[in-house]
Amino acid sequence: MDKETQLAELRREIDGIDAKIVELVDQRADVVRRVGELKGATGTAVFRPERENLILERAASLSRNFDGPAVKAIFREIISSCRALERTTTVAYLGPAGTFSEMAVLRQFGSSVEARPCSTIADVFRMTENSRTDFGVVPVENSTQGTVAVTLDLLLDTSLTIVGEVSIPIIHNLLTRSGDLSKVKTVMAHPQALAQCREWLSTHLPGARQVSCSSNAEGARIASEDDSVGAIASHRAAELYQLGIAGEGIQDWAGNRTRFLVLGHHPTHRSPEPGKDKTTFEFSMVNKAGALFEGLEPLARHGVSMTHLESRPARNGAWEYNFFVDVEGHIEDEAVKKALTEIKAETAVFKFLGSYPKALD
Ligand SMILES: O=C(O)C(=O)C[C@]1(C(=O)O)C=C[C@@H](O)C=C1
Repeated sequence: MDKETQLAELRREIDGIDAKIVELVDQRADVVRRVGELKGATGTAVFRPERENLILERAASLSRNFDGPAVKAIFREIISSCRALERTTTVAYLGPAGTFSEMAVLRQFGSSVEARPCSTIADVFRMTENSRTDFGVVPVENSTQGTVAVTLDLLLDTSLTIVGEVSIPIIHNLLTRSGDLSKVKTVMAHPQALAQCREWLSTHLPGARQVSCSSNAEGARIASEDDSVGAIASHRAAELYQLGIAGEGIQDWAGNRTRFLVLGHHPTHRSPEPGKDKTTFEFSMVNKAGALFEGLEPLARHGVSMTHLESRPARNGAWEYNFFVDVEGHIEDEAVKKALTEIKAETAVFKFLGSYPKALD
């Protein structure tokens, strides 16, 4: 058999397999529709992040040819399309399109969602609190820049609960319309992105003017109209604004990541497997020696591990602080429930912010 005939035969085989994949995805969709009808009858939430994470991890562990992220990306889209058959999911995020917040939305929900860009983090909270969207996605922490203070402050007063978290690598690229670095006279980006790429810019574009703008996506939009403007932005922005990548992965720290919270109206169920959930709460105490230690003591007594502690000034002028705490486990776990009940009893202000599945890789 000559090479051409062999190629044609293999392609026929691929066509046959593709037809089977579509048939299987369709069968899956039929079952999900029935799940949707059941949920409609019982009034339960359509989006079940703990179930979705379990499916993604299981699928990733089964593949012979592909690594975890590749399999998860495929299944995320299958689940997203199936979920959309049950109900259209609406999500508010910090826009415009092309920001890392939009990437976080796609990472959590897949692309079969109605993603609504907002101009501030406060607007994301407001839009979701007013039930104009089912969910809101907000940045909470960057591995090099630290906490997003406005998000923590807004969590204090919100009626929403944390239903999930997403952690995405922040990969900055130098984007231009021509793809040619030598034409760039001005670099535009959000001030944080300019700061995160300082070394690369001083080596590769030492003479270029650096101009701050409201978001990296806005810089990309401007670059799409002018060859002399380069923008620092994501691959997604390059795609949206049809820009060439003149420098890839230009951030000074390779491990730069941002963590986003997914906010919703209904609490998330406990994950079917242990070790997959975390819980976030906030408390404040009167300002006296040992108060923080005393406040957190029930965690140690009940064997609950604390994974993160963050403080924010209470803004009452009394040098008091609000503490934001992440612990391992779900509020339905006996140890977590007992520890939090005791902390609540002993603290001046206490707010449970949510139990939710940990971010997947
Ligand atoms: O298992 C469910 O509850 C479903 O609705 C099905 C499904 C899926 O496609 O597998 C879809 C949406 C949920 O977020 C979780 C899983």
